[in-house]
Amino acid sequence: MSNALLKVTGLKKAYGAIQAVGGVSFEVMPGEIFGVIGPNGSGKTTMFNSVLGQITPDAGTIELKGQNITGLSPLELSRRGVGRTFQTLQVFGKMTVRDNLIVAAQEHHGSMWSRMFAPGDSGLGDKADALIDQFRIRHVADSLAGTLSYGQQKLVDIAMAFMAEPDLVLLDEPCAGVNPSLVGGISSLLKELNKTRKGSFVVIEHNMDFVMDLCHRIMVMVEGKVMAIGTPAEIRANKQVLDAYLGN
Ligand SMILES: Nc1ncnc2c1ncn2[C@@H]1O[C@H](COP(=O)(O)OP(=O)(O)OP(=O)(O)O)[C@@H](O)[C@H]1O
Repeated sequence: MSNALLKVTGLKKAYGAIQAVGGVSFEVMPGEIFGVIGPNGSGKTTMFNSVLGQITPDAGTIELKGQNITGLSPLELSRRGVGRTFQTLQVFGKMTVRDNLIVAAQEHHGSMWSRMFAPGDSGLGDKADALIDQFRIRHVADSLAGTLSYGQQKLVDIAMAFMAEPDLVLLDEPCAGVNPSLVGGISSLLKELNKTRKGSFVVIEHNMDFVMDLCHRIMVMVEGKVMAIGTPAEIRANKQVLDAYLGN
């Protein structure tokens, strides 16, 4: 049996005549940062959303620590330790940064009734403060999230995914729209979370410098299929990948 954290086998999803994902298989190992790259429309987001229970795949299985999780709802997946960030920000602009973090984790804490009678911050304040410090956003912790720069809101968005103490986080374009001066900061932060919280990540990203520097292994998708999986050095040297994608 494989000791993979995430194992995706034969995943397929079509939209009418478009085969968005056409039989994708890969494994993510515990503690691994796994990148997913490929041209626009190559099926990365569809693959992500299938793994995350947001859409139902036509075929294939998804296993987490050896257990079949295919078709589970996003909430059930988050309870099992799978978190995500989206291409677009999910922060509540009219709530403080700290409250955004607390609300992000509340869904994972018991039933509606136990949450209603729990303390105001459901005992999650300490956890939020630890992440606020780790993400170096203490100076804006009490500011309304909507007043922050886009890059800072992106940090809050990523921190929210970590409130549930996930084993695996899927990040959809964490650098999209972020000022280049902040990109290095996001990379260092993810490396730090990978070390200190033993977080495993799957990262979709178009910023090649970021992916090559951050990821242990990278999967290249082209037209819904896996073209290659390898270390950044292997991917950079792969002629087929250079011709289809990186060389452009
Ligand atoms: N809801 C949908 N309805 C119809 N077609 C869709 C839908 N979602 C995706 N597609 C199509 O499926 C294919 C794969 O799209 P997908 O968004 O997964 O690619 P991607 O690699 O994530 O692209 P990008 O890098 O631009 O985000 C594309 O041809 C897209 O137009």
